[in-house]
Amino acid sequence: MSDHRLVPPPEGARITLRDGQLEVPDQPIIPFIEGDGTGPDIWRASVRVLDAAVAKSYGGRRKIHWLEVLAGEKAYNATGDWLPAETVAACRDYLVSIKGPLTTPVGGGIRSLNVALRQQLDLYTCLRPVRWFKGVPSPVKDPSQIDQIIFRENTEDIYAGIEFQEGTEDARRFAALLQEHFPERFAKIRFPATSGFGIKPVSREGTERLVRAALKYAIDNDRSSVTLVHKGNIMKFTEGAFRDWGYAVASREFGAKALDGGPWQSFENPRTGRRIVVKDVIADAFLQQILLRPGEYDVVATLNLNGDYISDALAAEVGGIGIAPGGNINYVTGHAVFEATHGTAPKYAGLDKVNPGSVILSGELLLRHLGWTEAADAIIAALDKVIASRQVTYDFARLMDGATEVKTSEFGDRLIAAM
Ligand SMILES: NC(=O)C1=CN([C@@H]2O[C@H](COP(=O)(O)OP(=O)(O)OC[C@H]3O[C@@H](n4cnc5c(N)ncnc54)[C@H](OP(=O)(O)O)[C@@H]3O)[C@@H](O)[C@H]2O)C=CC1
Ligand SMILES: O=C(O)CCC(=O)C(=O)O
Ligand SMILES: [Mg+2]
Repeated sequence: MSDHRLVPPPEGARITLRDGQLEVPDQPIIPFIEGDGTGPDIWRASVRVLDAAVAKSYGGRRKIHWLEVLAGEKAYNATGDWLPAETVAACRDYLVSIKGPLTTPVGGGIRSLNVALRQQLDLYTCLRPVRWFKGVPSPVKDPSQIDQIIFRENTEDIYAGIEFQEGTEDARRFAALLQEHFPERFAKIRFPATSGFGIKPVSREGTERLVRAALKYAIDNDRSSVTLVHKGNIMKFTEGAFRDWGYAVASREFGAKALDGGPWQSFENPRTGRRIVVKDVIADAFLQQILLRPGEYDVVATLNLNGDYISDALAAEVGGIGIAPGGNINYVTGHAVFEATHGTAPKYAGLDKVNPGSVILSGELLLRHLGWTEAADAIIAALDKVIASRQVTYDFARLMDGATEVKTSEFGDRLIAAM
């Protein structure tokens, strides 16, 4: 174990928040976490693309000064901690950061570092836009309809990590507490002596801030609808409440009025005059409809677990999670950690093989979040060109006729050349 101290880059300045607005210096310091598994391969390619987009767009006036912070295996090997306090502190102090994927073992071991970071920084929105790039094969009939923006609640739900493992004294005490105080509910547990338990907290505050962010996004980006996706018929007081609180925010804060007697609502976008429909759908029906009629959905606001499933399902319709970006954002404090939707894909680690598109597009979201629109646009334009040229990583190459498979690093080279 070696001592690891954060050494800030010699140049660059902090991004700050003033009156609710980000103040971004021309040379900001941005922390990054390389990530486990394929993370290092992907980051090496991505950082070159992001730097090139900034350099080409601003001719040297703007530049990101990257600050490596550790998490996951690299942190554990260097410090004995999976998520060192100084890493969380750096993401907090520098406001905006980016990360690669981190491993979470199944069934036991450490809890998710990704979830911990979101909870510790209170990054209540997981923003995951899903869009189709021309030429990418898709299982849906008309993939041009895939242009959805997922707002996934990121701090509550079953991801709070309140669980009681079967066979433990904790599980026994929890069952006893239920039996004593809530005997009718306890009686519904089919095998109480051999059950594990999980708790699903969903709050009014947590729902309101997430749905508010989705509605504001729809206004700012002139989108046509916001759909609340839930399983409120079964989980009435968590997912059902999410739906009810969501509609209530829309009517109370945005002036939405019931459509045809409700529960759907609509209101006029104060910026454009276009109507924004606020609607809801039960999660299982939503998952079949995004395959059959994806064009009916635009901005989607949903709970944590639904959002996790929906992100990967929608990504599969535009070529897979290799190209699905994301950002974990607190719109009030300004804290944001951008990251891919996918995980560490460990079987490909070190092979320079996987698609870096998801982290590159997460960087593109980061640049847009900073207001560096020209650099963000340069990345999208380059991706359009390179994907159209069919020089793509294995995941796209196996789906596309006449494609040439390139390595992670080569895909980065192609993007830079296309800018
Ligand atoms: N935010 C985070 O840091 C996340 C971390 N994780 C963690 O990652 C670990 C592995 O999870 P797992 O369920 O295997 O999911 P992964 O997302 O890591 O991988 C699943 C499959 O998705 C495809 N894939 C993933 N990344 C890429 C890429 N960059 N380019 C092309 N294809 C890709 C591969 O498909 P194929 O096999 O078809 O080639 C891969 O086998 C777990 O510990 C999990 O907890 C998971 C999700 C998010
Ligand atoms: O934290 C993890 O390991 C998985 C998280 C995840 O799948 C996601 O955020 O999409
Ligand atoms: Mg996921």
